[in-house]
Amino acid sequence: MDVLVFGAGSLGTLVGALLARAHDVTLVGRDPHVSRVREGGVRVSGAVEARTAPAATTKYDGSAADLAVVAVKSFDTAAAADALGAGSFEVVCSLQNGLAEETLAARLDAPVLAGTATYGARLVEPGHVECTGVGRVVLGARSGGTDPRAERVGKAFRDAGIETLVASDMPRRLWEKLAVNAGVNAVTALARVENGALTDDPGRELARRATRETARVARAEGVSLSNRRALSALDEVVTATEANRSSMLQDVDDEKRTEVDAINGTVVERAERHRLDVPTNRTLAALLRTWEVGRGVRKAGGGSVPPESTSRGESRQ
Ligand SMILES: NC(=O)c1ccc[n+]([C@@H]2O[C@H](COP(=O)([O-])OP(=O)(O)OC[C@H]3O[C@@H](n4cnc5c(N)ncnc54)[C@H](O)[C@@H]3O)[C@@H](O)[C@H]2O)c1
Ligand SMILES: CC(C)(CO)[C@@H](O)C(=O)[O-]
Repeated sequence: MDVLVFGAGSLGTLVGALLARAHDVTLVGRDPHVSRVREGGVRVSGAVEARTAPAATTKYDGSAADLAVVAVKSFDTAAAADALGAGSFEVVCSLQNGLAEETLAARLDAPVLAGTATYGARLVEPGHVECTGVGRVVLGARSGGTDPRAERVGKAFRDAGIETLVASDMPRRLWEKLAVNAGVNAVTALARVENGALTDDPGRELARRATRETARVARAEGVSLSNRRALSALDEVVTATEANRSSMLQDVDDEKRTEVDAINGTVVERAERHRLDVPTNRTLAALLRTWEVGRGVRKAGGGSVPPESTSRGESRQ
């Protein structure tokens, strides 16, 4: 397969480098990472060891590919979709947190699959990504059911040695993941604690409220996700990742913009459509957005501040 990976940061570089074991892969990312990949390929270390040499570019030129994998942070999804609009793909698949596939589908002609990834990835330095945990990619039709394109993409991932499940219940899986992230990410980021702090009150109860609210909104959206199922997923993730610093806490530590809009912000927005009140998610989203504006990584109106003008003057690699 010809695969384009749009968003060669931590996850995109890991997935792209692993896919390059079996396919022709092009990474779309930013310098200095892209230049380093062009010079010496990608080194994967940690839970998976590999060295591969995908092509890499900072500017997608509209070349066609069989598959485009989208792995930008959620606030860059619309821009990624606009760039991908120049190309033609048999299928596009998001591996992002949140409900990014809806943004992609609204902007692209190509069919879009939903996907989630529980692999852990960290860009250590340009050209070098660490796999911090072998997880699983789950992908499938974004409205549920079967889709031969999902089977083909699943096989392509498995052929490259990536643990992959093709699922027919992606809406429930996406909302269940959103319900867990709504409970874990903002609470740990605001309280500056590892996920394990949510095994006890008051963190536990706060996280459970955000998760319960999300499950209620999912049901209003027609997705079958009981409170019980969502809360048990929350408990499982908190226990399995006790020592982890959530992705949102890491963004806060690094003074980077977070994915709060795609997580608690999405819950609030969808709740409004159904005239539901989600006070915990509303408060968590407002607090995180206040932090982002205060740290200068978010404009007061909502947009991203260009990386070069953030307080640390770093690119968002
Ligand atoms: N890192 C993980 O372990 C992990 C695991 C599961 C899910 N995710 C999800 O995957 C998504 C990506 O996360 P990440 O940690 O890899 O983020 P990241 O910030 O490391 O990577 C995103 C990359 O996209 C690049 N990018 C954005 N717009 C671009 C553009 N127009 N052109 C070229 N490059 C562009 C950025 O420079 C950055 O390097 C998020 O939604 C995250 O929640 C991450
Ligand atoms: C599962 C999770 C909450 C574990 O930290 C992860 O999705 C994260 O950090 O975003």
